[in-house]
Amino acid sequence: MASLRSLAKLTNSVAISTRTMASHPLAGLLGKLNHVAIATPDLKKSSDFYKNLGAKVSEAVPQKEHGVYTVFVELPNSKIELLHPFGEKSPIQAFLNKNKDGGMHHICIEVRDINEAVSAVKDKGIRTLGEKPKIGAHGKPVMFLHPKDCGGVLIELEQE
Ligand SMILES: C[C@@H](C(=O)O)C(=O)SCCNC(=O)CCNC(=O)[C@H](O)C(C)(C)COP(=O)(O)OP(=O)(O)OC[C@H]1O[C@@H](n2cnc3c(N)ncnc32)[C@H](O)[C@@H]1OP(=O)(O)O
Ligand SMILES: [Co+2]
Repeated sequence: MASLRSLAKLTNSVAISTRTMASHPLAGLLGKLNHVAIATPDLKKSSDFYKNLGAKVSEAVPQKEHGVYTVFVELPNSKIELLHPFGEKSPIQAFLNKNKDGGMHHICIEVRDINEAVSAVKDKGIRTLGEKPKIGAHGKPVMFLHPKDCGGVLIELEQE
């Protein structure tokens, strides 16, 4: 009897989670992981590291609005963004001064609508870095959230 009841409970919870997944493709505000970014003091060395493992690796592209060069490494389910400073006032320079070998810099999560997402996170007391979204590496609007309000992780939101 007890096991029948737990089977019924399990079936019910599977039904609920299937319904939830079907009607809410986003986990709340958050959609797919777009990329994990790694800051590097040597873009060629980092690019070669992933090429050597057989990955498809893009050319370096200067992102003048963001003060970085980007290289994208394609993975089956996501991307790695390699970052290197561009120009005098790169936002990643202080990070590289502290982390001489480079390291994980931010994660980028897709959202359906950047303006809605920005106002929702602001309502929750999460600081954004900058007032307005900028156009990111994929030609879509992005906004960064302060790492001190996100459990020590710099989060980039990108419109899907
Ligand atoms: C092209 C585009 C795209 O993909 O489309 C991109 O990704 S552009 C990627 C580059 N763009 C960005 O990162 C834009 C947003 N970033 C920023 O505005 C900045 O980098 C900040 C996150 C505010 C950090 O600025 P800065 O390094 O000058 O400040 P700071 O050294 O005083 O750091 C303040 C505190 O935050 C911590 N902190 C700094 N960078 C961090 C990071 N990446 N992850 C986690 N914590 C971090 C520091 O350790 C410090 O903590 P303690 O006080 O405890 O020591
Ligand atoms: Co990024």
